[in-house]
Amino acid sequence: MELNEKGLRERKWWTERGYRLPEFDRKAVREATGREPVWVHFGAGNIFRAFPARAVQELLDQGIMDQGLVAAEGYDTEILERVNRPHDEYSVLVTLKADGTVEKTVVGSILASYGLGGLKEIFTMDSLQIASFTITEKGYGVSGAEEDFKNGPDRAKTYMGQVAGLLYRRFLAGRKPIAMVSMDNCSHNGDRLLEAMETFAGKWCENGLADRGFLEYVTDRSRVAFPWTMIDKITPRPGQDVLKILEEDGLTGMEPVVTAKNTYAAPFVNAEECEYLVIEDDFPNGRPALEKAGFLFTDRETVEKAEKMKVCTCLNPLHTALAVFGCLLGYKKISEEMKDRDLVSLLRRIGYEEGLPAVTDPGILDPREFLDTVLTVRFPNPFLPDSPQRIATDTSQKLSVRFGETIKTYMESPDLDMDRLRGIPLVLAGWLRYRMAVDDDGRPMELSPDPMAERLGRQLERIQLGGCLQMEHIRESEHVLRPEGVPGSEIREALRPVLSDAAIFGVDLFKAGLADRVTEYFTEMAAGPGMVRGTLHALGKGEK
Ligand SMILES: NC(=O)c1ccc[n+]([C@@H]2O[C@H](COP(=O)([O-])OP(=O)(O)OC[C@H]3O[C@@H](n4cnc5c(N)ncnc54)[C@H](O)[C@@H]3O)[C@@H](O)[C@H]2O)c1
Ligand SMILES: O=P(O)(O)OC[C@@H](O)[C@@H](O)[C@H](O)[C@H](O)CO
Repeated sequence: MELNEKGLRERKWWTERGYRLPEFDRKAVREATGREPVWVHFGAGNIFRAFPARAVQELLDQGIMDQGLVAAEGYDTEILERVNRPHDEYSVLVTLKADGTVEKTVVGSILASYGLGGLKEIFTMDSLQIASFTITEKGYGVSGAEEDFKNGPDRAKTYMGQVAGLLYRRFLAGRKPIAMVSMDNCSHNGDRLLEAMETFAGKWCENGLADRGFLEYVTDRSRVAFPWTMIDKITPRPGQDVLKILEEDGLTGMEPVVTAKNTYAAPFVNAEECEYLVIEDDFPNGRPALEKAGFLFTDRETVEKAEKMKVCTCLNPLHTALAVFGCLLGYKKISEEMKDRDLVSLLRRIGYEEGLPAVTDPGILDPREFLDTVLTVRFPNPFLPDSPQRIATDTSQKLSVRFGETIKTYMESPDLDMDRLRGIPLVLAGWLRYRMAVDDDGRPMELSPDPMAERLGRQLERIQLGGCLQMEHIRESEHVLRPEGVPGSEIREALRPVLSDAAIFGVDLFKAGLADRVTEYFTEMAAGPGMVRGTLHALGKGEK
């Protein structure tokens, strides 16, 4: 059986095998979506299919919404060519519950997909209420946009430049209102998107390439809002065991692809059951009744607290700890790491002892309960094919949010003692050790992609496993220095360009008073094979 319009005409085949099917009239919804589109989503990746698309399907099924989703892909259009189009925009969501049961849902709420150039008309339409984004943390960057600033809205080439160009069309069409909703794991994600739009609008107005009122429009919250959000649902890359379930049902053509841009995509997505979407309720052109699909609408302050709780404390920092140490220790699955006492002890330390005291209770979700569930139900879920390698992707972009915010809180609060921090500096040191691309057995290790890879490679090239600082004169004689042979200060100086980079850590670690501790842990873990495990174990026993 194939997943497409034709295959889905045989509803009985699917229902007999336990699939939930769309209940709405897809033809009518496609027409309505073409006529009066309401919601365009940028970033046709896994989380989009697993969460917003499924939620919209629920509302279409209940007749609460009449229009579905338009998917936009401006970074990796191979996803559309190889996954969306061959399956008429359908995908299968496989929910992997912690009790081992599986729920299979055919999601048909995406009705069309376009590259960014295909959205020009849609952005002028009165009906458009939401443009949402899951384009990863690095998607919001404006560096390298100098040409766009000179060329103007119609000829922009960067991702954010093209989005700003679409917004300019909406402005020219009558300053129409819209909510631009970032759903990425960045702190104050709405502001990241606003800053990018403001930069383009400012430059274009300044260079006489856009009408003067454009900047005013972009920054007028009653016209263009950038609500903050907190999104949570662990959605790993498509897994082989899940593919097997679908193939055993008799489905064909479901194999995952890895695109040239390294996106892991498939006509199916696999995700956990647990999900939260907390959104600031700021939608100048109105919005669907998404609360009926469980979205939590609230004020900005509450979103900020919920996001700090999840992204900066109770989930994502722990994920990054499992990512760097999991790769170093040779793990391929997050749930396996949760059987490792040293790792669980590190997570408990970062979560309960170091993170929680810096968190403000958002009220709508209890931080301690949330953390308990992450550690006892969600991460250990053996059915979820999540890997440290997925989470290690782009770590340089994540550390400032996942750890920097907590460090800042410690710096600012008279009640919090920076000297108590052990687990957080160990993860930062672990990441530097990870960047050496050698695992804890001393074997070369492939690193996950990272936009700063090249620069970090250059900055860290003088340090090699064995704890040795590869000084010019030693390199020649091929001598290996034992760690005790290298003064800590030399290692620290070699690490200085990275440790002091607030763009990576959110703060200059020297100013935060953590540079020495990170150096100490790093030096120990780089002293030779087995030392990552040794250092972790010592921390777990309270010897660090
Ligand atoms: N997967 C999860 O568990 C999860 C949960 C909550 C939030 N998120 C957020 O969603 C983001 C995407 O996750 P996913 O699982 O869909 O990943 P994915 O790899 O399946 O998809 C990534 C999407 O981002 C786009 N993208 C990548 N780099 C880009 C760039 N430089 N500019 C513009 N677009 C770019 C890709 O084309 C693709 O559409 C994450 O980075 C995170 O911020 C993910
Ligand atoms: O999606 P990223 O790359 O920002 O981060 C990797 C994971 O930590 C993340 O996807 C979590 O699974 C997610 O944030 C859970 O809600």
